[in-house]
Amino acid sequence: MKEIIRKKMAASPVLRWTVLGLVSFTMLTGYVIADVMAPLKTLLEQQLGWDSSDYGLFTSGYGWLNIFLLMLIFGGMILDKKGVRYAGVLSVGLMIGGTLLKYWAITADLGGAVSSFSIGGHSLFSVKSQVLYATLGFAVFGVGVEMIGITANKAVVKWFRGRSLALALGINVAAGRIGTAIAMFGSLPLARMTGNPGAPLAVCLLLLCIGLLSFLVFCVLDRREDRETETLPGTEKEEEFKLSDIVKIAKIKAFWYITILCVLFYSAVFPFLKYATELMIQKFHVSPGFAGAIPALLPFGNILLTPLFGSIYDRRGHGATIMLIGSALLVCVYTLFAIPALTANWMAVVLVLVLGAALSLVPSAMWPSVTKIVPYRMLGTSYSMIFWIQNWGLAFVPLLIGVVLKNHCIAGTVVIDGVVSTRYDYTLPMLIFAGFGALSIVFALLLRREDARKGYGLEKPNDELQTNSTTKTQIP
Ligand SMILES: NCCCC[C@H](NC(=O)[C@@H](N)CC(=O)O)C(=O)O
Repeated sequence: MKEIIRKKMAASPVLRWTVLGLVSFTMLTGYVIADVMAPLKTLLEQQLGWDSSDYGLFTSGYGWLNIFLLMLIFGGMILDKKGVRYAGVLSVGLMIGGTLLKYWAITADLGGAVSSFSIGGHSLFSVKSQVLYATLGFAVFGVGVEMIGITANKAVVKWFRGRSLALALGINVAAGRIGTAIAMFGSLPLARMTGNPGAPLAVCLLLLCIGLLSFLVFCVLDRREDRETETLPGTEKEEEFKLSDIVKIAKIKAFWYITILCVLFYSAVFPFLKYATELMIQKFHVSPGFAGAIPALLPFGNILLTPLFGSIYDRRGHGATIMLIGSALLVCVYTLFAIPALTANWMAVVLVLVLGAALSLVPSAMWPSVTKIVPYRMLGTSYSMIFWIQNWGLAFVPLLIGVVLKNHCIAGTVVIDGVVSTRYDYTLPMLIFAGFGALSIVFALLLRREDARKGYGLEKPNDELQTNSTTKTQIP
């Protein structure tokens, strides 16, 4: 079966790359919406009367259902049980539903209504109804966008295994980064031009509908390919995903090493971005109008570098070593960020660019490496477990950094744009991020040792897998 799939797909490279384009475009449309409200914080406060805690609640909504109600894990199981087509359409449906609710909440006139929650007559908390509905919408969207992330991974693996897999997964990640860049640069100008904070969301909804169409075209191609494969002689029925497979995944040591490496690594990069603008202003004395542009360089570097490193992994191997180098770069970058005497603007730019290289190295090797550790039929659940644990880090590390800043890093006041603001010393937060990097190195080393013991082939070129299946995992 495995060989037949490979031969068929090898025969149609145009189809394979078309499939990658379709799935990646759908994911891109989701990733735009994930970040589209971030540049609008001030506008929401000015036009809708939100305050920072309203915005904080809204932003945190992204992870609620995924983390606390385990929706991400269920999403992964649905993906393994029902397949990429079903899971993909469901994901986009959830994204559209969630975004519609959010759009309605932001544009409807709710007359300043407040929703209160109480238990046994004791008031727990009150929140503006508009914020509550927008948050619920974002929570539903969060389930859909995380699910499309793992669905895209599995779809790409299905079509590309043994054929430039890491390059394809790298292009898929790059599509996500293009989505982030569009949101970062397009959202605020559009909202300002129209005078309506809901306008970027309306455009995104339209984009998402095109994303749905794109995914439906993928479904047609994927189904046709499945049917043709089924009719080939010697085709056996795929082994189905079982609930007990979760226990099997949990018993794989290398799976845990890669998961812990993932949460540590991503927790050291994405939460940093939430504070990076302020760091640029306060430590590197960049003007407030320009400060956001330096961290915004990060996704741009990734767009080129992630596919490039993926291609190196495909042709030359060294997957675990690539992750090790990416983790080591984190330590260098954050240690340099922590040094109080280094305050030159160019230094900040260089460090962000090196951070971008790290954020290209690790994902380019991490996502394809999972396919060498876990069998294909369990891949959706495995990715969802990794994403779930990663989401805990992404939700709570920014909080940790906020608490550390408030309690240990206040260093007087500073005047920014004529307003007296608290001055923070960012040394400790940067050392915390460097610590995450150091721990990532430990888990990358453990992963490399485990690979040497078990022979997963993480250091071998992915393209070799086409003819030389030395790993323990195979497409059923
Ligand atoms: N097919 C997508 C691969 C994952 C890309 C990865 N995204 C995540 O890990 C998300 N769970 C977290 C997020 O998007 O914030 C990435 O590198 O963006």
